[in-house]
Amino acid sequence: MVTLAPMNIDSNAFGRVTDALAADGWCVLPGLLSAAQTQALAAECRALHEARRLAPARVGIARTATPLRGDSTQWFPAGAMSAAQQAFMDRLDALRVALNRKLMLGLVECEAHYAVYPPGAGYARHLDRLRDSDARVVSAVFYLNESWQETDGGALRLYLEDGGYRDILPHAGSLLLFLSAQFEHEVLPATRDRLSIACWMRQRALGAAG
Ligand SMILES: O=C(O)CCC(=O)C(=O)O
Ligand SMILES: [Fe+2]
Repeated sequence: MVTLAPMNIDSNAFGRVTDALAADGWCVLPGLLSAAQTQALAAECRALHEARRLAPARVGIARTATPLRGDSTQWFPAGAMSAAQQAFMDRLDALRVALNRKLMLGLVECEAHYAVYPPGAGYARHLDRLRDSDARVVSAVFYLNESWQETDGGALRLYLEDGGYRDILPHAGSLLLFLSAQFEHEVLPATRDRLSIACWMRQRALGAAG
């Protein structure tokens, strides 16, 4: 079973996430935050987008704008996060610690950015491991879209090792987790703005200082 029941904060749900990640390499966790906390993040993301504070995403070492992805992003600023961002990062960090305890993943930090995909934009099939770094171990995407319908499109298509795939809709409050090195995935175009927080739990990269 990979779609978990809404969690009654705390350790039980994290335990089930850990089991699902160990067994399947991915899972969907509803209810990481309260509805009010999720709405605060959605409102902040939308306000930043409307104020044109998100920048077109870049890919790869050259960091050139690319037709591979059509989202605009803004990293959560370390040391200067809003209350809503801090509440989210605190929960994600608690999950990181739980994963370390059970799975010995050696995850040392989380990074996160807001992303907005306008109608028609997607992200072509890819792996989250960057070519020049093995630092990203667990990918996590937290969705911010109220009343999302299947007809809105915008699924995250996760390619499974058996050759099949799963489509995950970006419903507000859902957290999708998967092992970064293992699962290719793509974002299918939507008919409305699609808001999310894309995150990675990182290990100390080979060759990195410290
Ligand atoms: O928004 C999503 O569902 C996934 C985004 C993604 O794949 C990425 O930012 O690397
Ligand atoms: Fe990705």
